[in-house]
Parts: sequence; C-alpha cells; structure tokens
Amino acid sequence: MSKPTAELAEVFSSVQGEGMLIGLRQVFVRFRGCNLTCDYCDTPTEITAEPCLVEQTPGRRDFVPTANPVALDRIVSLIDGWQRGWPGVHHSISITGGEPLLSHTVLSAWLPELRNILPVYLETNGIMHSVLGLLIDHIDIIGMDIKIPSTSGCTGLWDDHRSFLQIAARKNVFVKIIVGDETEEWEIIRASELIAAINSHIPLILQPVTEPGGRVGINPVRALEFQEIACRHLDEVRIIPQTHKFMAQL
Ligand SMILES: C[S@@+](CC[C@H](N)C(=O)[O-])C[C@H]1O[C@@H](n2cnc3c(N)ncnc32)[C@H](O)[C@@H]1O
Ligand SMILES: Nc1nc2[nH]cc(C(=O)O)c2c(=O)[nH]1
Ligand code: SF4
Ligand SMILES: [Mg+2]
Repeated sequence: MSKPTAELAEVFSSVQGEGMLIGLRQVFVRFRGCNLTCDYCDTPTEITAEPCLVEQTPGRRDFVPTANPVALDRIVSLIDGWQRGWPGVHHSISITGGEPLLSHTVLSAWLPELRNILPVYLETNGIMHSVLGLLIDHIDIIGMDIKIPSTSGCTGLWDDHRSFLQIAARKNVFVKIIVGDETEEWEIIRASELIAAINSHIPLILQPVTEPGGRVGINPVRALEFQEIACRHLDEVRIIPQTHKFMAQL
C-alpha cells in the first residue's frame, strides 16, 4: 500500500539555529498548515498550491520546485543520498512547520522510515497532546514551545501545554518560550512552575523574539531578570536567540 503524501513547504539542510540542538546540522522538513497564529511568526504557514522547494545539494540552496503533495519516497531518497555523499554531517531530521503535528496521519507512516535514516527531532507548538501520544515512540527529541500571550498573542493554552509536556517528558525534551519587552514576570513564573511540576531538570530556553528587521526584541537586562526568575524553579535556563538569522543560515 502506498504511503500517504504530505503538503510540504521546503526540505533543506541547515545549521539548527535554536534551542538545545543549536549548531548541529539537520535536514529540515517543513510541513504546511498551522493551528495557531503567533504574532511573531517568521514562517508562512498557509496551505497553498505552491510547490515544495526541495534542496538538491545540502546547504547550497539549489532548490527544485516539487509538486505538492510530496511522496515519502522523494524525501527518503534525497536524505539517503545526502547520507551517502556527506556521511556523518547531519545529526538529525527536524520535523517542523507550520505545525507538523497537524499532519499526524502522514507522520505515523513517515516517521518510522525517516527514523531508520537519522534521529527525529520534532519542533512543535506543544498543544496537540493526544496526537503526540500516538507518535511519541517514533520521535527522539522534542523541542516544544510554551506560547505566552505577551509575545504570541495566543491565550488559554496552559492546560494543553501541561498535558503535552507530561507526554513529551517520556523522551528527551526541552521547552522554548519566546520572550520580548512586553513579556510579564507572571508568564515566566507560570511557565516555569508548569515545567517544574513535571520535571525541574527539563531545560528551558528563553528565546528573544526576532523582530522583522532582525533586531532582538528584548532589553538585555529584562532577559536576565526573566532568567533569574525561571532559575528559582528550574535547573537549566538558557537565553538563546535565533542564531541562524545572524549568520545567514536558512
Ligand atoms: C516556525 S515555528 C514551527 C514549529 C511550531 N509551529 C512552533 O511554533 O514551535 C519554529 C520556532 O520558531 C520560533 N519563532 C518563529 N518566529 C519567531 C520570531 N520572530 N522570533 C523568535 N522565534 C520565532 C517559534 O516560536 C518556534 O520555536
Ligand atoms: N536554521 C534554522 N533553525 C531553525 N530552528 C527552528 C526553525 C524552524 O523554523 O522550525 C529553524 C529554521 O527555520 N532554520
Ligand atoms: S505555532 Fe509555530 S508555525 Fe504556527 S504561527 Fe506559531 S510560531 Fe508560527
Ligand atoms: Mg524557522
């Protein structure tokens, strides 16, 4: 039986610019569609008739437009080729988007095959906990956001984040919070307490918002104050911006 196809935006090789895997080379598979509309989002998420941009040579940006929906065999043969040509270079496959868990039916068929090639890293908005429970066995590392209202504009997600993290904590997981000058202390306290109630060793990344012009959108001292607040609850709190944007990596 043929594997389900997926609506993808792009497939490319780059340096992970965020979170605990920062600096490692990854194959990025970007799914289309999202169930949130974060105010700061730097990624087009709508599903359109546009083709998927598939890079041919890892990191050289020689993209070939590929009709959507894309077949799994297309992605597997691409990554297998990169593994043969550039052995030992890629640490893992980043499954990202948009919100990749919206494509959970596809992922249930794709992840086992992709994971035969490289470990799977899931980049997610951290709210689709039932779906995560169905896929968690096929995922190695999870980077989940906690969406705070001050920067994302999203509200009412705390319980979903809690349920999500309770499942994600079965694997290697870290949490990212996008912080800005409008972020309030109660948000950092609430997020830190939520994480600590599950496991105070789960790393928290305070990720400064990157503004459209590329400026880091938080006062330096304010970031330090948020780190100090989070450190009252958690063992490992890092301030890491989106570094790929500072070194012209995709
Ligand atoms: C584009 S999202 C895709 C995965 C998933 N939908 C999510 O929100 O985690 C990947 C990461 O980029 C972050 N991000 C997007 N726009 C950003 C911005 N302007 N500044 C800082 N981080 C941003 C998100 O918060 C998330 O951690
Ligand atoms: N280099 C690089 N690192 C990233 N980390 C998370 C990203 C994302 O958009 O999912 C991303 C991305 O788009 N590029
Ligand atoms: S959940 Fe992720 S992809 Fe969706 S709008 Fe927010 S940052 Fe963008
Ligand atoms: Mg990105």
